[in-house]
Amino acid sequence: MKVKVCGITSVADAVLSAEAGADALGFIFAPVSRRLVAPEVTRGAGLSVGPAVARVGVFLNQGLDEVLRTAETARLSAVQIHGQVSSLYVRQLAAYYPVLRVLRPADLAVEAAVWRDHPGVTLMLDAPEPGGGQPLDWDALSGAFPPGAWLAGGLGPQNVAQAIRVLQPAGVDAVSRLEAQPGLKDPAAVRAFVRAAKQAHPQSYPQ
Ligand SMILES: O=C(O)c1ccccc1NCC(=O)[C@H](O)[C@H](O)COP(=O)(O)O
Repeated sequence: MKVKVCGITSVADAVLSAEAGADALGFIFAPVSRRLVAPEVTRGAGLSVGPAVARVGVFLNQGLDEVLRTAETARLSAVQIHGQVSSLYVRQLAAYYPVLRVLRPADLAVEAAVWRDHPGVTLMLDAPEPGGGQPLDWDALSGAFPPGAWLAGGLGPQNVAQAIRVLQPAGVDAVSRLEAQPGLKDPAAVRAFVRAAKQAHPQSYPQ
């Protein structure tokens, strides 16, 4: 089970999350976000946690040039793409970086088939409002959840094990429920989230 802690805005929160056992850190470059971070801070955070921890840049309806330039400056290892973008755009990005392509449940029927077996593109299912802390209806999604996809949307220490049991995602991602305030991590929540997700590996829940 891979675990991504999103909305990192400081070197201190990057180190905290890496020490808690996160596999990936999310850095949000969407200007609408209350967790917006500068590429230079991201770069410093990446140097502080070392190469074993993935640095994922999060983008929402931003141009290809902007994403690639930011990824270079911030020294990202992957990009996460929200919003209404074409499949060509995603394919072009995937030539440079591993892509987490974020879908809403309503997109699933069409988009999951487009990206099935596409190298370099991993799907992530999230709530319609990214970073909004709203859980999806996991039971309604079971059966349609794409193998190998990641899950986000209102996950936290209290509910991540149940989400993993129902949908068996390859990875989980969270932000709202891990914060003391937007852009500032709650250390206890981060540690409890990573621990709960790692202990809840689907293999420990035979169906
Ligand atoms: O979190 C944001 O502010 C945000 C803004 C614009 C685009 C994406 C954003 N977050 C992306 C994430 O990866 C979040 O971790 C994901 O949506 C889950 O958020 P939450 O439901 O709050 O755990």
